[in-house]
Amino acid sequence: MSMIAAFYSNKSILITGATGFLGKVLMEKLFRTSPHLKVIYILVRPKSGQTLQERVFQILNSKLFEKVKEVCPNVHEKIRPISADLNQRDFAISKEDVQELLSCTNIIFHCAATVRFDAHLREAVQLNVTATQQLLLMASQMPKLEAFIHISTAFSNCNLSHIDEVIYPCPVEPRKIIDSMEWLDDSIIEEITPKLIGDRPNTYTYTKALGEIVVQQESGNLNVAIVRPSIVGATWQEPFPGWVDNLNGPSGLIIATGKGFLRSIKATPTAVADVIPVDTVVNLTIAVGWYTAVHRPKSTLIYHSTSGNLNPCNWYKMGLQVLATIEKIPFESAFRRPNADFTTNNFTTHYWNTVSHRVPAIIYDFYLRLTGRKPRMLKLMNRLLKTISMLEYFINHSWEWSTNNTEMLLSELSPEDQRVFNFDVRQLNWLEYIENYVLGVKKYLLKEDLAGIPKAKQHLRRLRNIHYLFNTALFLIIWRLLIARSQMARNVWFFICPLFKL
Ligand SMILES: CCCCCCCCCCCCCCCCCCCCCCCCCCCC(=O)SCCNC(=O)CCNC(=O)[C@H](O)C(C)(C)COP(=O)(O)OP(=O)(O)OC[C@H]1O[C@@H](n2cnc3c(N)ncnc32)[C@H](O)[C@@H]1OP(=O)(O)O
Ligand SMILES: NC(=O)C1=CN([C@@H]2O[C@H](COP(=O)(O)OP(=O)(O)OC[C@H]3O[C@@H](n4cnc5c(N)ncnc54)[C@H](OP(=O)(O)O)[C@@H]3O)[C@@H](O)[C@H]2O)C=CC1
Repeated sequence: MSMIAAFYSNKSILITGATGFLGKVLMEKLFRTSPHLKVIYILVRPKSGQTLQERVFQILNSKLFEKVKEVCPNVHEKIRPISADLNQRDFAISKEDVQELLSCTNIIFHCAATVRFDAHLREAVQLNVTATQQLLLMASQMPKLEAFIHISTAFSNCNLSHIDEVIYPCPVEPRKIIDSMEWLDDSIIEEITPKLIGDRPNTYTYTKALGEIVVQQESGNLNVAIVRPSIVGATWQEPFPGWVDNLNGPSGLIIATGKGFLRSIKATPTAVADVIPVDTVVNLTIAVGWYTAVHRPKSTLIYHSTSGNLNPCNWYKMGLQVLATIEKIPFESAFRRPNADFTTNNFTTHYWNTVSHRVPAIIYDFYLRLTGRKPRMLKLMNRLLKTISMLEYFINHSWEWSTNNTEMLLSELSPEDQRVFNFDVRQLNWLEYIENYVLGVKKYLLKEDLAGIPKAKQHLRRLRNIHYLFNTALFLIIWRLLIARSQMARNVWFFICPLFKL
């Protein structure tokens, strides 16, 4: 029997961000391995016109939760959605719900955050700093609380090349930043944001770093730990390989590549592609909750959930495997034949963005106009290029994260717990993982049936023929224009014509 699974039996657990990518997998794993847990409280806000109940129903009836329903048939009775908005003071939670949370909660997993790189600093501070401070205040009023696990990011200190499992100071105290958000107007905040974030690339990484300092400063006597995942990718093994449900990180770019939109991306091919499967992060997080509650470390421990120093893969290998898998398992209705390459300097990046991205989009929009349809390709391409410009920082730098605490924790686990809550990335086979990732993007993000592969391949053959025809026509048009203007070209033309019987 797993000691960790037994630990969570009869526990009341609070998860923030349970409707997100990481949160869903965390909830699924807890229910599947500890079906006798008492309750999981999840803070949920109404979204996209869905009520709390509709959102929970959608999650419990999703593919991800298929196995849970076998081992925990009454899962819908054990999940307790609580209406909350982290943007609001006190999260806009009702007094009754607050009372229940304060009196019953044993473990908190704080996953909620804004992960947008271009979030306005006010929004990012509210969600990634102030909300963390408020949750810690709530936690300090929970008599039964055994552990508070905060999910940060391995990139919170991405301005450093070597990052240890420690909390680094920020130039400005979080409390001062929180207070200034109360009275500064948006335009002033926008003006000072570059100075505040300094050599960090965006407000996301900056406010995640501030959130860690808030945890350190405001945890009081709480039993707290911090988990720092790197680039969270699709599931490696459980509940099944390849599951992913959003476009963040590599997923969106894999779609853009597979659909033939993305033809080049500025990257350092030899840079470490520090991707970590979401189920690996979740297994570590659950083990951290157990270890923090049972062993009660004297200080706040930081755990890096990264792959680069234990089982490194680089962007070249990842890109090649993405392309090879797409070749075998193409996506449907591609805009162009998938084919992509890395650029390594700004000039070639701008050149290929014009030649391979914007010009084809303009030509396609011209075709849409000719056929009476609304042009949309250039707008889509520009949005994709903006997204890529924000992700490029992370694929043109390499970092080294120490994982002493994570390796210590692994050694503390029994063999059974190491099996059930496996976070040993050394066992990860990258080629197999990336292939399952691309397959998962096709099945779970694009909702494409594998039965459609022959048709998708036929579509790609058609695109290839159109591509050849277009290039041949372009060559002939240019050549004819040359001939009309150049004696040399005419001589060459008349010399080769008989050779090829043109
Ligand atoms: C022989 C030579 C061979 C050479 C080798 C082969 C070369 C192959 C090259 C091709 C390889 C293929 C790809 C391989 C993998 C590359 C992986 C790159 C990984 C990127 C690293 C991620 C870094 C994450 C680090 C930090 C991790 C965290 O801690 S936080 C969680 C992650 N957060 C994010 O990922 C960012 C979240 N997103 C945003 O902040 C916003 O989306 C944005 C600011 C980026 C854009 O916002 P905006 O409002 O403009 O648009 P939005 O509505 O959000 O989206 C616009 C459209 O773009 C789509 N979209 C969204 N995200 C992505 C994405 N990640 N990739 C692509 N597309 C994305 C979105 O759906 C929108 O589309 P429409 O809805 O159709 O308009
Ligand atoms: N994905 C990644 O690559 C990485 C993620 N992380 C960290 O992991 C954690 C989870 O990330 P991930 O699952 O990818 O992110 P998602 O964007 O998928 O999920 C974010 C969660 O936070 C919730 N949330 C956001 N704003 C509010 C709000 N105002 N009120 C209530 N809930 C809110 C969302 O709820 P809703 O569904 O209603 O929007 C969602 O449940 C974050 O802390 C992130 O920093 C760290 C490293 C890498």
